[in-house]
Amino acid sequence: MATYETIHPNWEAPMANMVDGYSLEMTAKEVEGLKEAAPLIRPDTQVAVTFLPGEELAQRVEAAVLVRELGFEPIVHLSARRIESEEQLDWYLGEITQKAGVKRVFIIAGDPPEPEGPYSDSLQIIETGLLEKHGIEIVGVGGHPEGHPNNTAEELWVWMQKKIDAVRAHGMTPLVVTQFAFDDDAIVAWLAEMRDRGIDVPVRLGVPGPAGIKRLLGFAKRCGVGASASVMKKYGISLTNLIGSAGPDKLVGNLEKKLTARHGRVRLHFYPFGALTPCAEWINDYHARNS
Ligand SMILES: NC(=O)C1=CN([C@@H]2O[C@H](COP(=O)(O)OP(=O)(O)OC[C@H]3O[C@@H](n4cnc5c(N)ncnc54)[C@H](O)[C@@H]3O)[C@@H](O)[C@H]2O)C=CC1
Ligand SMILES: Nc1nc(=O)c2c([nH]1)NC[C@@H]1CN(c3ccc(C(=O)N[C@@H](CCC(=O)O)C(=O)O)cc3)CN21
Repeated sequence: MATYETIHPNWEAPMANMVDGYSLEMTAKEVEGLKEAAPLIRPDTQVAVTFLPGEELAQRVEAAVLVRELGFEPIVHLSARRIESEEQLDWYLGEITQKAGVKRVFIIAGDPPEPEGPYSDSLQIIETGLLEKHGIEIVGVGGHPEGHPNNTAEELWVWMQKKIDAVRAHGMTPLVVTQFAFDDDAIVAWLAEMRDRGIDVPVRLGVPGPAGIKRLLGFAKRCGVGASASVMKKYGISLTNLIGSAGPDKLVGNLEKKLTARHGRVRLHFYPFGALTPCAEWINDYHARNS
C-alpha cells in the first residue's frame, strides 16, 4: 500500500516554508495556460485536473496527459454527482491511468442538487471498487473548514471518517484537500478539531491564488465560502474598494505562523482560478522571500 511519502516525498520532513510541496489545479480547458506556466513550476509538482461543467471527458484526459508530459504529477478530480454512469467512470479511469499514468484522484460530491447519474456522494465512488481496479493508489477527499450548506459540522466529520475508512478498506491511501478559505483562524481551528478527533491523515489546505478582487468574491459566493468584511480585511481586501487584485500573502504568512506540531502533516493546495502563471509566480516569490 502506498505510504504518506508517496503522497508527497517530504510529508515527514519539516517544511522549508509554507509553500514547500504545494499542489495546484487547472481546469481541463487550461492546456495553453499550463504550458505557459510550466517553466515556473517545480518538476514533480502535483497538478490537479478539475471536473467542472462545460468540459468534455476527452479534454480532461488530454489535460492529464499534458500534466504528465510536462513532468508534473497528475491528480484527477472526480465529481460524483456529475458522473453519468458506472461505464463512464470505468472508461474515464481506464483512459487516465493508461494514457497519463494517473495514480491519484480527488473525489468530491459536486454542486448539482440532483445527481446526473448513479452517484450522489463521494463514498459511493470509493465503494465501486473501480479505483483500485485501475491501479489508483492515493485518494483525496474534501474538507470543509467553514462548513457546508447541506451538512452540519458534526455530519461532515462523520462523512470524512467514513471516506477515510473506505479508502483504506479498498487498499489505498487517504488524504484530505480543503475547500479554499480566506480566514486563517477558521482553517487553523478546524485543523485542530480534526486532530483532536484523532483523524491523522495528511491535509492539503486550500488557498486562493492571486486574482482580481471581484473575481475572488464571485468565486467565494458561488462556492459558499465565507468572505465577510472582517475576514477580507484580515486577508488584505477592503470591501469598499474592489478595484485591483489580491494575493494570499497574509493568509499564507498567518498559516505559517499559527500552525504547530499539533496540527499534523499539512501542505498547501492552490486554487489559481484560471490564472496559473500569476499563481506560480506568487508561489516562487513567497519561496524566495522566505528561504
Ligand atoms: N473542496 C472543493 O474543492 C470543492 C467543494 N465542493 C462542494 O463540496 C460539497 C461536498 O462534497 P463532499 O465533501 O465530497 O461530500 P460527500 O460526497 O462526502 O457527501 C456528504 C453528504 O453531503 C451530501 N451532499 C454533498 N453534496 C451535496 C449537494 N450538492 N447537494 C445536496 N447534498 C449534498 C451527500 O449526499 C452526503 O449526504 C460539494 O457538493 C460541493 O458543493 C465542490 C467542488 C469543489
Ligand atoms: N462548491 C464548490 N463548487 C465548485 O465548483 C468549486 C468549489 N466549491 N471550490 C473551488 C473549485 C474550483 N473551481 C473553479 C471553477 C472555475 C474555474 C475557472 O477557471 N473557470 C474559467 C472558465 C472555465 C474553464 O476554464 O473551464 C473562468 O474563466 O471562470 C476555476 C476553478 C470550482 N470549484
